[in-house]
Amino acid sequence: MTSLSPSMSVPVTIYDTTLRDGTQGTGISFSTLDKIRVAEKLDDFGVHYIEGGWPGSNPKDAAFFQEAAKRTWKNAKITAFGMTRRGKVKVEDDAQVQMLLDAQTPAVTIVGKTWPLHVTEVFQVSLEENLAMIADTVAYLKKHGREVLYDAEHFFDSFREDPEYSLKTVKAAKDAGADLVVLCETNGGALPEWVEEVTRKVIAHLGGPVGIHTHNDGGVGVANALAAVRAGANQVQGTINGYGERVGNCNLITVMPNLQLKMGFDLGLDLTRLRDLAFFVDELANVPHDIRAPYVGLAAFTHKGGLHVHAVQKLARTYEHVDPSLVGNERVITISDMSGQSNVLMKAEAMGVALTKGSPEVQKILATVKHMESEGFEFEAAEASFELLIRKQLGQQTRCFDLIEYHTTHRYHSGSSTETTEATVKIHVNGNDEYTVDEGDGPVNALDKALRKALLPHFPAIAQVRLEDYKVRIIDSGSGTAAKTRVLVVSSDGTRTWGTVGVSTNVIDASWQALVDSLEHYLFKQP
Ligand SMILES: CC(=O)SCCNC(=O)CCNC(=O)[C@H](O)C(C)(C)COP(=O)(O)OP(=O)(O)OC[C@H]1O[C@@H](n2cnc3c(N)ncnc32)[C@H](O)[C@@H]1OP(=O)(O)O
Ligand SMILES: CC(=O)C(=O)O
Repeated sequence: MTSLSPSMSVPVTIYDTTLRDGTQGTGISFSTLDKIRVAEKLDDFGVHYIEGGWPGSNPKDAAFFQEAAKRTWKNAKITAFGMTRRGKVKVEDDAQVQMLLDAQTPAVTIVGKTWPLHVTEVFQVSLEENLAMIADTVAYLKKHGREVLYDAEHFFDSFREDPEYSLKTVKAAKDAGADLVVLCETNGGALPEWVEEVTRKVIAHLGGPVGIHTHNDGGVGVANALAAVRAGANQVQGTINGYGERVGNCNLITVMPNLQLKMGFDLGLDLTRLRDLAFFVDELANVPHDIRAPYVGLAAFTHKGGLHVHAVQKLARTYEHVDPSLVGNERVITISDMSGQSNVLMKAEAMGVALTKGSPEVQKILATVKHMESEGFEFEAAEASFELLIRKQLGQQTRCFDLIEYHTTHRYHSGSSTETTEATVKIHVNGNDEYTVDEGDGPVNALDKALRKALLPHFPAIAQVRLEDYKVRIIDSGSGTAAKTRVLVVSSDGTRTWGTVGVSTNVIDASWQALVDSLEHYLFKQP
């Protein structure tokens, strides 16, 4: 948990809504497995709340909560999101509210209306009924033992038009037992001065701190969250990389270092893993990294101009607002191409491999990683491929077979509209040649099945391994069909999941690399 900051009077918690508000962003979609992986990463990183989704919204979110309930979370409280009971419906009869309880989370966040415009024009219920909807829902969830966070939608727009009613809505939530009232800058158009002033007034009125949830429509989502914290807010809600509805939410990847490194709040977070977290979530969302992202972007500490490079080489802080290593990034000086060792050391350490900075092994690994990254590899969400790379460079035996050849065919018969995909695999394993053939839903599935068939007699344990997810990204879109593709495969043995990567101009070859890494990594990890 957070501790009191030396310079501020209240601690601040971080509430992540990547898996709910983040997925409301155009182009952002996570499978249930992706959601679990993101939640595990966030928990590991140390955020305090993870909003997993809206249980009444879609089957993926409902499945996430079922999976989440089976796991132990080290740092974060998993939170289910929903809305207040509907107008003129008893709270105990409201199916959405019931689903919030069924999600079995320790905390629940409900959104309610603040703005009379929405209440009378959109809901078409009376202002009094809206207050009752808020109070009934909070009280009901409290009665069922949940920590309740109340999201006051459109608070800052509403306060401009009707401050008295706006305050009544949050008072209704607080009096009904809400553990925290969160002021939402839903339409994202307010400026920091207004957010700070209103937050201060609400804290004075409620007699206690509030949370802040901002959107980035005016480009000041992070600034607005910081303004609220200056006024005394003690929870910041946001998303990784700022994904979210319309132009997105307050970017946690920016706001967390600002709070911890600049404003003196001890959030209890190891920010040296910040960049890794940002890249991991981008990879699972299949979104290209923003090179200009503050703190974590590839350009964030890249110095190009001659005057800058000259000064930075003498004294880095002449052109750097923080030391890049504090956020897991690195300085890049474009003319001298220096970067990287710290990242390799950090990742190796997380895998239990101790390396020494400056040693020939590290130099060799670094050179290989840099070469592979220039070819299009990304290891953030492919930690198993990265581990294999390190182990191979250290001379450890990870290879369990030698490929002789593989072959795939795909036939489409227009008369019968049937498709057949077949793969053959020829490998040398444990002194034998194995030659297998299998069919699949597509070439990758067929190859996967044929390869397993060849390996199974020698390594029966691989029967446990399942291919859980498969993502393809074009990484050189200027080259048309000759573009390189990066394939990310996620595998599981039922208790553990791991990611592997392959890159090639041929999607089948890239897939093969990722499949082979997946099985080799599994076998390498067998006791
Ligand atoms: C500010 C935010 O980001 S809030 C989160 C927004 N996120 C989403 O909407 C994504 C998930 N949403 C969904 O899956 C669906 O919209 C559902 C399942 C929640 C509801 O679906 P539907 O029942 O088909 O309703 P629909 O989406 O068309 O309309 C919303 C309904 O909720 C009501 N509603 C909206 N906000 C609230 C609220 N805070 N409290 C109670 N009722 C509300 C509306 O009045 C409308 O009810 P009506 O159909 O009786 O007029
Ligand atoms: C609750 C929420 O997501 C909003 O008001 O923006």
